Amino acid sequence: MTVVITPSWSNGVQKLKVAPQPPAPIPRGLTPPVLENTVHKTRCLAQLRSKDQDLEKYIYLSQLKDADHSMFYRICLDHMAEITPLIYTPTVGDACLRYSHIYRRPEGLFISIQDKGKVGSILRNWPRINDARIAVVTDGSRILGLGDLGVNGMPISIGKLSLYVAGAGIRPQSTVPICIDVGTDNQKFLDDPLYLGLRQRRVPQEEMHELMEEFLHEMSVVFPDLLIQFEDFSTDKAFAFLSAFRDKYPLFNDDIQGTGAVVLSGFMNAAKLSSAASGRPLTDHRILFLGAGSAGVGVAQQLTSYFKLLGLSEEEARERIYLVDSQGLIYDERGPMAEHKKYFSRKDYTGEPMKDLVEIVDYVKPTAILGLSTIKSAFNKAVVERMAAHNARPIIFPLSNPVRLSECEFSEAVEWTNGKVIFASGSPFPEQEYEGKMLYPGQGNNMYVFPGIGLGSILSRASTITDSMIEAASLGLANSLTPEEHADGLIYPRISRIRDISGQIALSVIREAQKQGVDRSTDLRQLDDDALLEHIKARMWNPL
Ligand SMILES: NC(=O)C1=CN([C@@H]2O[C@H](COP(=O)(O)OP(=O)(O)OC[C@H]3O[C@@H](n4cnc5c(N)ncnc54)[C@H](O)[C@@H]3O)[C@@H](O)[C@H]2O)C=CC1
Ligand SMILES: CC(=O)C(=O)O
Ligand SMILES: [Mg+2]
Repeated sequence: MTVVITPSWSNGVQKLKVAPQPPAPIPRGLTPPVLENTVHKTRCLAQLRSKDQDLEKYIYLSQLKDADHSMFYRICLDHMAEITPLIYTPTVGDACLRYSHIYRRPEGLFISIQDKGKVGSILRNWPRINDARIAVVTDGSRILGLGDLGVNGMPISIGKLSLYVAGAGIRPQSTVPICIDVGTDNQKFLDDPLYLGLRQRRVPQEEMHELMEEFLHEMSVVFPDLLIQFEDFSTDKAFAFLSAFRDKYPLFNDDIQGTGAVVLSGFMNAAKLSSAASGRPLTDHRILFLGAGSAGVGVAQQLTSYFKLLGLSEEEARERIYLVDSQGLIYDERGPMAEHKKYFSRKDYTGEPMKDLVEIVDYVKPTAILGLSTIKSAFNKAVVERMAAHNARPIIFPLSNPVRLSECEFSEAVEWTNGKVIFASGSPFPEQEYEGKMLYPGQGNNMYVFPGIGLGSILSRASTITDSMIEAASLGLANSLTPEEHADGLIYPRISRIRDISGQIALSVIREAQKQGVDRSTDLRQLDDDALLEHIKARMWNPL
């Protein structure tokens, strides 16, 4: 089924025309005589691969999605490892930076602060209201590690939703990319004549909060079956909006909760490999975070579950986690700090501020160092070598996106640890051969879990997304590796199996929703696991 959105312009007002669904068959003579699907796929791939620049490939794929979305998703599914970096991180970062220049056509909903008081009427302009099941909403205030990109953040919502379709079989017409425009503090964009957003600085937090209250209320009225994913809100807003609204509406924050789930999962598998090499008990791991924003603190919160699942108390779990921000090690005596950092602030350190990462590594002696700092090369040779000195197999996760902000590259980590590193990064790196053996980097990216969390929440019609549903997604992912993937030393499954993985995660999420009594599709409770998995797979949309 192809949905064609044709923009037309009249009196400066942009209208969307929606073609009938499904479209009428194309009359004979209006396509070439031989346009066979398999051959056409080869043609599309050749056209894609002929382009030198990844941004050009992004634009090509975006046009293909518009012209023939079934072909676009067929290519995504059949070539997941090749296509994901083009429609998602790292290339989507460039697409966001350049969005106002490469913009071709409307692909989502834009809600601006000027719509305050009439948000409901804007939402009703969406052409596929009854189909809508999942929205990814950003305000562009912290896109990947690239900072405030204002309305140029829209491609991140679009990219995440493409992965919902490819990765979990959510129907394309059920997805709603949304960008909220409350201005931008990015002076370069404000000065750019082509910038597509409001030409004003961001409104105060209070005004934004009022807009969000109205927006979420109206969303629940206009789209009663919709799940919302908050994406790339700057840290203060990410925490504030999640805690203000999570009990009222079915929503989750991908950067806090999705990232937490995916890293917990990878860490569980990494800790086993590391402990097997060192003989250290699984409970004795110590984790050092560089970066204490929404992602760093979200992951740290989720990683307390790693220790609690092993039987440690909350206090014992907290003691094993250390946070570092731009001021160095976070500890009580350092002075006032943002609310979200307080829980992990150390009480057992009282000296001078400790800022040097090598010094901090020598003080903490972590078994794992995780980067969510946006600081390129922060895990330099000295840091990585100290990690290797303290550990038989150090766990090193440079998780910042896109690639150019990664705290460390896989090739560097392999070289500086003599091939001993257990590695996962936010954006993909190529595999490395070391002393005749192939070593594979993991991709610790929330893309592994949000499609399955979404699918499970949609199918169970969860009224709210609980912490235990997120944890269930994480455990579902950790347990989804095949024996062959374990034998290759992987800590995440291969991305080419994303549909299977999403099915497993959805099953875990639905079961947990049922346990918590937040499922509204209560008929699914009657199904045993095999029947439920079959039900989930049968609901997945497939391209032709
Ligand atoms: N792998 C994944 O799935 C995900 C990765 N991320 C990445 O995590 C990064 C951070 O995201 P947020 O937490 O939302 O951003 P943020 O801007 O709120 O947090 C950045 C943190 O890094 C710290 N920092 C900055 N400069 C530093 C320095 N020189 N030394 C030590 N710490 C420093 C800041 O103090 C802050 O605590 C981004 O690059 C984002 O792309 C975010 C979500 C998911
Ligand atoms: C992956 C992701 O959500 C981020 O970097 O923000
Ligand atoms: Mg994000």
